[in-house]
Amino acid sequence: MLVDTIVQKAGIKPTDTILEIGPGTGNLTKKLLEAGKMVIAVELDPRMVLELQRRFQGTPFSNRLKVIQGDVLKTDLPYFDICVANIPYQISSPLTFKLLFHQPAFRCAIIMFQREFAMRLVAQPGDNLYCRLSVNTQFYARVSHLLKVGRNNFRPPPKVDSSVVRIEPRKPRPEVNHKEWDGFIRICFIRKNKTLGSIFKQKNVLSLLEKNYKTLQALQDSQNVSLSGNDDMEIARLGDESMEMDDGMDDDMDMECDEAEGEGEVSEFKNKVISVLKEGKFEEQRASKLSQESFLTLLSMFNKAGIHFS
Ligand SMILES: C[S@@+](CC[C@H](N)C(=O)[O-])C[C@H]1O[C@@H](n2cnc3c(N)ncnc32)[C@H](O)[C@@H]1O
Repeated sequence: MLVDTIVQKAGIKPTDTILEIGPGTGNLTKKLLEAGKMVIAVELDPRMVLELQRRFQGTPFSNRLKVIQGDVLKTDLPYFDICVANIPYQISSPLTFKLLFHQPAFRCAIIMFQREFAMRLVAQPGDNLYCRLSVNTQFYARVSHLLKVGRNNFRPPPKVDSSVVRIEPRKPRPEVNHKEWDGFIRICFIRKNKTLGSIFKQKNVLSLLEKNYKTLQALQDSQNVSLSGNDDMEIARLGDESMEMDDGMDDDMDMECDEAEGEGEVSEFKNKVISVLKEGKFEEQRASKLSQESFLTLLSMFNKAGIHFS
């Protein structure tokens, strides 16, 4: 029943190649093959791989099934049109971002997630679960909640409910420097219910931004390097790990909240930051209620003022 719904919701076309992640013993694989599709199945467990191969060997389907044994996170994925996945929930976030950055972009992915993760993916400004994960995912893809799957659909029932979500990568992909965007969103969501004014007055935030500002200024002064070519520069980001491995659910990060007060250059830089926020009327706004367009506007205003996040 669930398998049929997934096949139906995927909007599969006759010539589509399907990437199936975590096929297990192949119940969905069988449906897809019966429907005439090319299926590439990526499965971690060698016993499941053997079982899959045995199940379809010598059948008319075998030439349309390619099984790759390995960890989907570490596998170079081949071309596919549609992805279907029922995966262990601990890889939800890295898999989502791996798919979002996959090239060439596929048409859509139908994935079962833990309910709360799914609701974060689709949360809108003002929703309780709206977080960095929502903003980042929706920036790169259209995301919709397709159906709820209660824990009692499984034997034995797991501890959590699930949901099936549809992810359609935006085409073309937004032309924003990803590290810059992620660094900026990270700061805005340090405390998603605090005003941006108070977040951007924090000492640690200001000193990080000022460090970037000075690095970029020095490079521009001495080498006349354009900002777009700064990929190799050693500039700082908050919590400098890759977003691909980070679920973006860590709103209200535990950070020092001291406001910067000092004299001289720090307060001069602070004024620069605050004047950008004031000019865009962002000082009293909160990340928890800001739309993607507003985030983009603010980022572009900061960049115009020479303030960068990556
Ligand atoms: C929740 S089971 C789903 C099985 C099957 N799709 C079903 O619906 O009955 C998850 C499957 O993903 C596989 N798996 C777990 N981690 C994986 C990874 N990193 N890469 C590829 N497959 C993985 C497991 O071996 C298992 O077969």
